[in-house]
Amino acid sequence: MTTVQKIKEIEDEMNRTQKNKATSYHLGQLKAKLAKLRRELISPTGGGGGGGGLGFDVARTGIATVGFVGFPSVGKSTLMSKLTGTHSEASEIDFTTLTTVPGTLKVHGAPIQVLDLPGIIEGAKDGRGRGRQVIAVARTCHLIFIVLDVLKPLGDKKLIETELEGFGIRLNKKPPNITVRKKDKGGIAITNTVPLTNIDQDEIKAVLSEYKISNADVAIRQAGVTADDLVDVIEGNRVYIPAIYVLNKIDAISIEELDLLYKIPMSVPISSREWMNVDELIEKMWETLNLVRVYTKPRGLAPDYSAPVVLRRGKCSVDDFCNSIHKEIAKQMKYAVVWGASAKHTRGQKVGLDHILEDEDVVHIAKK
Ligand SMILES: Nc1nc2c(ncn2[C@@H]2O[C@H](COP(=O)(O)OP(=O)(O)OP(=O)(O)O)[C@@H](O)[C@H]2O)c(=O)[nH]1
Ligand SMILES: [K+]
Ligand SMILES: [Mg+2]
Repeated sequence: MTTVQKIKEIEDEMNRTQKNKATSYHLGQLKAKLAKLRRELISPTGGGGGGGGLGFDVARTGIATVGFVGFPSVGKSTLMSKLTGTHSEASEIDFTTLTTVPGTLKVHGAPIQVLDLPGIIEGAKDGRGRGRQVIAVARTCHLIFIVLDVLKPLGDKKLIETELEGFGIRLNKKPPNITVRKKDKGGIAITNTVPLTNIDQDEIKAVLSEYKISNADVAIRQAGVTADDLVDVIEGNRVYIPAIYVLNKIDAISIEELDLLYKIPMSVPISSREWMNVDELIEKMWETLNLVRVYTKPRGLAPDYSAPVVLRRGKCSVDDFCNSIHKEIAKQMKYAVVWGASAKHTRGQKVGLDHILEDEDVVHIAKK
């Protein structure tokens, strides 16, 4: 039996099994088994490689990368060409785009890289078409645009999510607040600071046993976590990426139909061909990327608002700011003065290299 067939068999069994107290151990086992088979499929040694591949490795530019994922002919290339000015062939024929086409656009002074990708099909994660290469690229993006055709948005949305999830991508989700600390002895000790509503002790034990973990401290600090979340924590190779659902071709539907679509969370309806509502999409993209712009203030001069230094959240200390200008600057710095949201007072705060900056802060570096 191939890995794909084994996966199918387990999925079928899970669908047949009612979730209740008596079956939770068994279901926990199945979930862990499934995750292990999926890992075989997505790791480069198991079943044909999930990595880059010809034409898929593109140089990364800009401060953040946005990848376009969707079924064929939903309008990914049309959108990419119009957003960036870089031509990517578009036509009514499916699979027009066969490789990664990169472009850039500037949003609020920040250069953002956009990757137009080939269309994927159902079963892509299991090796159909170029889907695995496409999804492997998506795994490395800071934001994914899931581009949907408004004429069939909901069915396609679910299918694409399943493909991405099967490849270890978690959309619009934070890593689950669960820790599993292995020990040499003492068995399994489970502590929870919140009530366990969607997972029980049996399920936890089944998952651990499937991973041959017989001694461990498990701490659950988040309400509503499931056996799948526990599996994710143990597998450890998951990526948590924000996604925006781009509902394209709204020029083809009525206002009433459009009203219904607005209810999909994290979605923006647009028409890439008619350039309708694309500005809202760009704003949503900016907001979701959650970047930090920092303006430099030379001594005795006004800040330079035309060219911000753009940093990513989590990598936005004064040290990061210095390093993104020149690697020598941090060494030469005596102290920095910061004005803006991260500063304690409006007249400016004297700070060191580990001070964390906020969007639109102004920084002056005083040299030794
Ligand atoms: N009505 C309408 N048609 C659109 C819109 N955007 C794109 N199209 C049409 O949809 C078809 C597919 O567009 P592409 O940009 O090639 O789609 P794609 O998703 O890149 O397709 P693949 O590369 O084959 O996966 C073309 O005929 C476009 O003109 C839109 O906003 N409205
Ligand atoms: K096409
Ligand atoms: Mg295309």
